[in-house]
Amino acid sequence: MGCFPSTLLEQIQKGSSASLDKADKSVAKTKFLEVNSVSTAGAATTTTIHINSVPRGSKRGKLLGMPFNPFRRDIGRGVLHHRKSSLALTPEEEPFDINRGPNELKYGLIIPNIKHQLKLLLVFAQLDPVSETFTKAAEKLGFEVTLCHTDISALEEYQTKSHDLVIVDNRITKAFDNDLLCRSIRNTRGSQHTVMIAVVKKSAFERDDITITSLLESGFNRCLIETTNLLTCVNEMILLKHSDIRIMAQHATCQALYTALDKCKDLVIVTDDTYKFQYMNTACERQLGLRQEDTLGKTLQEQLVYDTVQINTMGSSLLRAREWSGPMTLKRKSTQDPIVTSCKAVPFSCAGRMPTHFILVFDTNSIDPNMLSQSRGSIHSIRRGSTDVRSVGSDYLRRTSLAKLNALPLEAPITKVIGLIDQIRESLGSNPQAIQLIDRVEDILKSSELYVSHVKEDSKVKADEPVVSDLITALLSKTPQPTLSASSRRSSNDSSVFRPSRTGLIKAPAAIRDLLETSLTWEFDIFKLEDLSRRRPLQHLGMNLFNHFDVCGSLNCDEKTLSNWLTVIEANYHIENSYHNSSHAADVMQATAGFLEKERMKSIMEPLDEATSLIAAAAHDLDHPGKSSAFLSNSNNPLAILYNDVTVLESHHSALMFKLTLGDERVNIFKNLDRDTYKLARHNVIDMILATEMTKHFEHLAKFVNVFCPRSSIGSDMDQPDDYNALLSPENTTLVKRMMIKCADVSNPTRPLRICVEWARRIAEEYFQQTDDEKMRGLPVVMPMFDRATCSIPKSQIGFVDYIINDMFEAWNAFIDMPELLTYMRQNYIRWKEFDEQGHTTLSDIQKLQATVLSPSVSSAIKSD
Ligand SMILES: Nc1ncnc2c1ncn2[C@@H]1O[C@@H]2COP(=O)(O)O[C@H]2[C@H]1O
Repeated sequence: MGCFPSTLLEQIQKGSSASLDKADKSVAKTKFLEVNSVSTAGAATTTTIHINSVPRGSKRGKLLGMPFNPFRRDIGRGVLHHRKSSLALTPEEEPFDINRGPNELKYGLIIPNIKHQLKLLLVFAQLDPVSETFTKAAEKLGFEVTLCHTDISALEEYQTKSHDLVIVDNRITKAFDNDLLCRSIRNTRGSQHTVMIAVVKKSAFERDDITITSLLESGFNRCLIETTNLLTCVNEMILLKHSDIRIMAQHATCQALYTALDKCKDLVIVTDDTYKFQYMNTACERQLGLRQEDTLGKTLQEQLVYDTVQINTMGSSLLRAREWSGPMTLKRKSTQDPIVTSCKAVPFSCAGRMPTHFILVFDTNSIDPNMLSQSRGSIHSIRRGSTDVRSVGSDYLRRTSLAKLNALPLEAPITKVIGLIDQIRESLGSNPQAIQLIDRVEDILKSSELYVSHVKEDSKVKADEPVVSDLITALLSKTPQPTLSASSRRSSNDSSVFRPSRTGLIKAPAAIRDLLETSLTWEFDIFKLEDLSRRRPLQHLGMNLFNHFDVCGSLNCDEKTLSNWLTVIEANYHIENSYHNSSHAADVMQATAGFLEKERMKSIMEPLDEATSLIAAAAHDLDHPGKSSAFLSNSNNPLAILYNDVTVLESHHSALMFKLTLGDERVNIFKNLDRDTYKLARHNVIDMILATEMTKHFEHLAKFVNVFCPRSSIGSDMDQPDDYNALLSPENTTLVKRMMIKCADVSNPTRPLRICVEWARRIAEEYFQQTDDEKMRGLPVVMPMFDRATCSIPKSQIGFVDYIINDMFEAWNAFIDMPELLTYMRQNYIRWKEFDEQGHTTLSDIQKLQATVLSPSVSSAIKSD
């Protein structure tokens, strides 16, 4: 038997219940308390109570008889003012304060209500000193005591009052059947919240007989050794109050919370930290067709969540003890139907800093009402009230196709859009016209070719201007016309071999240097450079621009390698092409550089972006055969075979550029980049080159306009977003880069007139050449109107501006602020109309104009052609 502190002993011996109440607290607060043994406690849990000696003021040892729990979780801001130490970093590290009542808590702590008068049922067959001691001790502690002498009366009492504590005398085994009484009480509803104690003789412990074990198996929580010592008995009851009874009360409170969870509409799941189910509420069982019993111990991934990527995303926050919220796609057990919902996930820690549990709450308001179990599948057909076989059939088809779409493990934006459209359809009621329109919208949206543009059937241009129709259809159409003819293709590799210059970097002649002073102006005369450089403009202009943008620095590469690279790239353009030659590459590079100089671009682009944009521009038409992709497909060209008729030319330009660059260390401008930077550079270059494919023109334009000119409709004055920087995610920056190279690629109608006219002449010449070849080889003629004998070049230019250039440059100007682009474009447009009206339509008409009214520098370029 240990010793109690004298103050407490004195108070107990005085026998006042008021002072005992104080004594209770006093015990709880005792510091330096060394109670080595209260030997009456049973063997089932602790027979000895050690209350360690701890220094004054320490948090440890405040709880008499309670297991010390340094990680007790008092969640929530409301408890912060209870925190005792600034060293305790989280509420979890605070010890539990026994004096803190529920009223002091704002929220978060599950605290049992043990302040009310505890009800004690004493079952003693006869009155003796032991039963008297227990009765006295209970009264002193303020318990409400009921004393019974028979098992029947005890059970009746218990079933009426549901006592918190039942103490049964087990010393006289023949008096009544303790085992039966205990089992009967345990069979009573709610008895799990009752603590049951058996009082046994001291010899029961000493003999190590089976009495103790069988009592515990009957449902007793503990066995206590008989005692007539009031102090010992009081102490035992205090211990019971603050340990077992508190835990029972906590369970009862938890039960209330479980009930609350089961009544709530949202789906609630608790898992352990490996996502194994621990609990799910009724709403969850109902909506997802799962049963708690089936899920316990299984993982979220196995049972519930479609996409492990979503779990990983959530887990990266939870494992860092951070809350997470985001969309989550769940699956219904029976149908495997996906249910998209918004999820809030909270990490919970029972011990330590690391989460031990995850709490997931799924907001039912975020679930498509059609997917909620009570409303599934019926509203639409009931509302329409139609028994028409076709409508039922199409409804069924729509639903099954939607179900298929929904059944995809990944959610695409289109899945959401179609889900929303279905909701709109539901809300339309019986408005057949509106339903027809919405059906049409859904059908269009289900097409995978949303951005592929066709010349409108009702468009006047098609009828009035066949040349425009030809041009636009050829540029935007993906499907080449089939043909059986074969073709031969000139090998481009002849010119790909790099022959290093012995003299190193060649200094450009003064005239070229002077001209390159203007290399960043929009009026730069590319044809003069073509002339001065003996048709090697890319080498000179390229080096000038690379230096201006410090591409050497960005790629960590020497000037010689850059120069070599330009040499090889330029050599792989076909000098015989009238349009797609290295002058066009240099022109696109020059336009790109002009765009990069603008403030908006400077604020967006990293040095590596600038370098890769210039590289992409220089190489974007590498080894262009002077024929379109459709021509290559129609003629079974090896490139078309290699690339399956898809993005044939652009794929080739990009692939060849990397082949040439990586194939020779002397030209490998990427050789000093680390793996990740190279990967990024390569991605940038490929993405930009592929963006120049005209069949994707409207896709790129629409995506750009959607983000950067959101309130505008194409063709109207562009509204600018208030804050461009907020829009600049990596994805949106990619849209800008694509738009930049696209605009540079077809910027020729926005250049000063004489330059614009020369490019128009060159592209017309190349088109004519293709038509000639197609006719000669018996291939389908891709653009029959581009016949040198009959074609109206001004009309083709007017159509090109109307359909391709105008909207794109309006959007681009709204973004980059280069009004000169629109000024030149509009002036040129008027001049083309004039030329058309004046009858200057054919190639030779245009050449005559160039020789007379247009600049002499252009005329000299024509002569050397
Ligand atoms: N002035 C123009 N008139 C007609 N078509 C053009 C003009 N400029 C460029 N193009 C076309 O636009 C296409 C853009 O991609 P490509 O350089 O592959 O091929 C280009 C030509 O086919």
